[in-house]
Amino acid sequence: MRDMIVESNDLKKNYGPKTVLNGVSLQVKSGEIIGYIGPNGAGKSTTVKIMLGIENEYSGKVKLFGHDISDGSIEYKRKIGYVPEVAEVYDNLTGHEYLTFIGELYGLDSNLAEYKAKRLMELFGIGEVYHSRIVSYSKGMRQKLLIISSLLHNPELLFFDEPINGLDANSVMVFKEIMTQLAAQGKTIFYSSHIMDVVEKISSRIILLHEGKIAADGPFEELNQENKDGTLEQIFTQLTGFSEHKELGSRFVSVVREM
Ligand SMILES: Nc1ncnc2c1ncn2[C@@H]1O[C@H](COP(=O)(O)OP(=O)(O)OP(=O)(O)O)[C@@H](O)[C@H]1O
Repeated sequence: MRDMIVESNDLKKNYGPKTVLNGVSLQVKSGEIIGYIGPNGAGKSTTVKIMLGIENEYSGKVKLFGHDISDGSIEYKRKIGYVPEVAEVYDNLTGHEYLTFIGELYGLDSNLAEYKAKRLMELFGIGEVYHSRIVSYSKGMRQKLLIISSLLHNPELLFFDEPINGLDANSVMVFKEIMTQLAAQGKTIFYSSHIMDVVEKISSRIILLHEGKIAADGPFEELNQENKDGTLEQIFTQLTGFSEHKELGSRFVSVVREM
């Protein structure tokens, strides 16, 4: 039987009068790749921040590795990797300095951190900027650096929040392969993105968050049962009850044209 790695029970979160999460309960087993999707502002990043202990004001329970995150211990955090949607990176450091620093924070010996940083940057096609300052990196290069920094310590559980923004098509293929291989080795991946075709292809299970609750939870094939040739994009549109894109688009353009 596979271990339960992530569990949330009746998670609720408000920002002022606004209810963002209204009873989110989910369970994720080891080796699963969860595609966590939902409209803008649905609360995906908020869920991830609560699970990571970055956001503390909420009600409900979260267990990671079977361990209640509210009990104050931090040891389990060493087993987690995270790519945030918006990341603060020390721009003045070089890739080498940044990754070695992060690796050491996670307890890696400095030689090992340095070796892994260099090798992973080379393999991800950014080896030539190893000694360049991060401020000079392109968007895709920064994103690759963040992905590498989340993986340096070989974590068991990964939270990826829009990790492939800015990656070119070839790099996305490499990233998908990395995800699949990590999951095959029993790592658990909680992946939030709007890039539906990638979510559809790599997720073993898709969880759709809508209006504060889970509106769908299952493998793509299961969610797609009614519409065999459907795409995840179509399922998303159906389940979120959205059909006004044409009308909204044309109203938008007519306002743009007002002078
Ligand atoms: N610090 C904050 N203060 C006030 N409201 C916030 C804060 N953080 C998030 N929110 C609100 O909570 C809601 C959920 O935000 P969240 O970033 O979790 O959504 P998301 O599903 O990740 O959206 P997106 O797909 O656009 O990234 C939004 O309405 C947002 O405005």
